[in-house]
Amino acid sequence: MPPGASDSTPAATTATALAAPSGAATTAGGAPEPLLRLYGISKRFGGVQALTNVSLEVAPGRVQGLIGPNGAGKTTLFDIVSGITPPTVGGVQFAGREVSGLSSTARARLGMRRTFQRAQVFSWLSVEDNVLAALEWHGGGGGVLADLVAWPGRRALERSRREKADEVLAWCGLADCRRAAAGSLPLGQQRLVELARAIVDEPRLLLLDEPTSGLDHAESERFGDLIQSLRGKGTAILLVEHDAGFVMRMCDRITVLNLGAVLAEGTPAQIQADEAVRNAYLG
Ligand SMILES: Nc1ncnc2c1ncn2[C@@H]1O[C@H](COP(=O)(O)OP(=O)(O)OP(=O)(O)O)[C@@H](O)[C@H]1O
Repeated sequence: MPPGASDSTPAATTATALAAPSGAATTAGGAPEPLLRLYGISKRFGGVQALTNVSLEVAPGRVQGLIGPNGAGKTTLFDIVSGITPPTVGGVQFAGREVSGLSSTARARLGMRRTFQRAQVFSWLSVEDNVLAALEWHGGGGGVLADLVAWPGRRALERSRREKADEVLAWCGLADCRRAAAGSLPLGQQRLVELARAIVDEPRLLLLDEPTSGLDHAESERFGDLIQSLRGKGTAILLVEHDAGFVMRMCDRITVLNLGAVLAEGTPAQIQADEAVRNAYLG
């Protein structure tokens, strides 16, 4: 279904919204240094050219939209950023280092997190355990013996995990359903559980793949508020979304993909005014 263009004022075009977050490294021109840089990415699946020479950057405290018609290559690009699939040509830099050869897990440890088009939660686990599981890989070391002796350090680690989980559950409005099995919740709350899992470790970069898909207006607005709060904390966000109005409100800049190539890049106002984008996508 073709998305409708928004007539709302793009939040990102205001001077306040475009100010660099405090403490962020900036370029000589005052713009924040990019945290994520994709350069010259092409991807071929057999006879299908999914992406051709795509480059984009996302800075800390910025929301970069990635939009385009079905099949434009958005999910493929997400898969390349998160290390699920390698590019045929080109590469990914994160926090100033080349990460093209790193696994998804290694990239996650550097501070990348991702949500999926179809919300992915551990459906049989409680909401709280879903979030705690996302912190599990920090581990305590020492195995069963250490658990039995319950070293003070281990107790402190466990306490800090629970505090972080409590904080993020409250922040995402999930405190009241923390004991419910995640899979028993409506889709809107499952998406919040997925978000809570993704942000509990305070990632530097968040990749959101169609976060409002299947949500009603109030749920989308609430999700949007959370995105803006994360942005305010300095998180870099790459947002794939079919709801054009939502994208225009959320993003500082937008990259438009069409047939695997960059059709346009600019502020929401520039993208809305771009004739080629209107013809190919916004209608
Ligand atoms: N594993 C694969 N094998 C073969 N072709 C693929 C594979 N993954 C994606 N493609 C093709 O690559 C192109 C880009 O697909 P992709 O899913 O990245 O687009 P998209 O913009 O995310 O689409 P949508 O908005 O529908 O999710 C499409 O032509 C798709 O059929």
